[in-house]
Amino acid sequence: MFHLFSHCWSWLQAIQEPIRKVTLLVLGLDNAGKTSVIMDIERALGGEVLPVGQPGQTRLRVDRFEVTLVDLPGGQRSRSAWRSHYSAAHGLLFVLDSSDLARMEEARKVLSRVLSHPDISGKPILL
Ligand SMILES: Nc1nc2c(ncn2[C@@H]2O[C@H](COP(=O)(O)OP(=O)(O)OP(=O)(O)O)[C@@H](O)[C@H]2O)c(=O)[nH]1
Ligand SMILES: [Mg+2]
Repeated sequence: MFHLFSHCWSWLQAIQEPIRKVTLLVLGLDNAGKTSVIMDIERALGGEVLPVGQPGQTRLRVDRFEVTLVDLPGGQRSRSAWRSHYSAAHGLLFVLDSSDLARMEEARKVLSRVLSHPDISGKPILL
């Protein structure tokens, strides 16, 4: 009986927790597959996709989190705009095309530059 009350109490506490907003940047070279990965996530989590916010953003409800995925274009000229999103981000998804060996060094340099930025330092990254 104690366990039942204890579980109920934990559950009640959980549903009273506020929804936490999390912003994840989706970065990587042009043609790496960023937009495709986001579309795959949307397909896999169809029921959790929320109405679209701004262009290039996907909003998902995952447990007690409202997750915004920000799809940033990866072309060379677009990369300088990435840093304006760093401070608002809680984490990064860096998409790497593992079959594109010719661009592996370029991807390494780009990732290294991203990780050296002070607004990214210490934040979680999924490669
Ligand atoms: N074979 C294969 N092709 C893929 C895969 N993922 C993406 N593509 C193709 O690669 C191309 C580029 O994919 P995108 O998802 O548009 O790449 P992106 O990283 O968003 O590119 P930018 O928006 O230009 O920075 C598209 O033609 C996709 O169909 C994959 O897993 N396998
Ligand atoms: Mg794209």
